[in-house]
Amino acid sequence: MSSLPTIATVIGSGTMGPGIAATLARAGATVRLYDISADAITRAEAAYDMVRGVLEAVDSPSAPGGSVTFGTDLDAALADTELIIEAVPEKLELKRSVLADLEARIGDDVIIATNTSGIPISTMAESMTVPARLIGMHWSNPPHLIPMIEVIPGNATAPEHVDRLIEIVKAFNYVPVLEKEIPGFVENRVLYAILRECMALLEEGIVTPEGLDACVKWGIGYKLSVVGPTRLLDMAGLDIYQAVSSYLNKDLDNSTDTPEFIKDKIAAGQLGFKSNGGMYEYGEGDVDAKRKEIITGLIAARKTLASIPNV
Ligand SMILES: NC(=O)c1ccc[n+]([C@@H]2O[C@H](COP(=O)([O-])OP(=O)(O)OC[C@H]3O[C@@H](n4cnc5c(N)ncnc54)[C@H](O)[C@@H]3O)[C@@H](O)[C@H]2O)c1
Ligand SMILES: Cc1ncc(CO)c(C(=O)O)c1O
Repeated sequence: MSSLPTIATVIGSGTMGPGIAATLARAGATVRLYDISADAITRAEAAYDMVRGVLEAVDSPSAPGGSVTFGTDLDAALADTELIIEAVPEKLELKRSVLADLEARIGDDVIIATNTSGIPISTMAESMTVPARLIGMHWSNPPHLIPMIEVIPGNATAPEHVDRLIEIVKAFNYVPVLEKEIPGFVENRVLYAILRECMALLEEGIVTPEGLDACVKWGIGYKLSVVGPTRLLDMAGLDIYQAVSSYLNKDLDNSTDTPEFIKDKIAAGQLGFKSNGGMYEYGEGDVDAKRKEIITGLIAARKTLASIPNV
């Protein structure tokens, strides 16, 4: 018997919503994908078709009968739902407003899981009628391929909802990681520590962007995809870690703001794929080609990693 919710609702059908909905549906859930914008829903229907194609390449559905419907009628999206996943833009006041609107339309037993990238759950819950129902459920992009979800209770989250969400994540064959609340949560704190050092190395001209990507991808990226950082210390030797950290830690970048060269790029409208230029420049068709290469690579890596021992 699957412990997946029979009915789940995803609020926000942008970058993350369609992949989240598809992942739940592939495990047999009836998913309603809601957005305030009809245009966003139209885009989401196209995104969902693409995501389904990607998931077909990864593995077969883990349970029959799942489905995703799309709409801008909130009451219809919430009818009889057991789990709401909030995926609206990363703005605290907007999330608070959406939470209030949801709470006015649902029973006290319905869990709301927020996909926030790092806003403290306790902060978001402060304004809620039933703060016990809110829990962090941080998916990574692309959500239909990265099979790890951070589960972050706030200080008011009901323990039974923590247990239930972990059960749900396992029911669609993802890896739940239970964490204490900290700004940015675990994954983004590690990622942003890495990105801070990477940006400093670029800013100082120590390495080119291509060299940096090759170094991280084929060095620590490759190794950490198989051996986690804690196991890596045993592999390398804690004595080596002490010897190197004793002089290196003090020399690492400790900037507290976004690098100026990044701010300059943003000011010039260079945002990355979404503007055909950012850290790299992209000609006609290059972004679509690069996106396809990334998805193909993630599928191949996921299949390989799923086939080897969890060391
Ligand atoms: N993009 C990522 O890589 C990523 C990864 C993990 C987590 N997140 C987090 O997930 C959340 C969503 O991020 P995203 O990248 O999908 O955002 P997005 O901007 O791509 O999509 C947000 C969607 O929410 C809709 N929306 C706005 N106001 C709404 C409202 N009041 N009610 C319903 N829908 C509304 C918008 O129309 C849009 O379609 C954010 O908290 C973000 O930090 C993003
Ligand atoms: C740069 C960056 N920032 C935030 C997130 C998710 O919260 C991601 C991601 O890939 O999921 C990211 O790459």
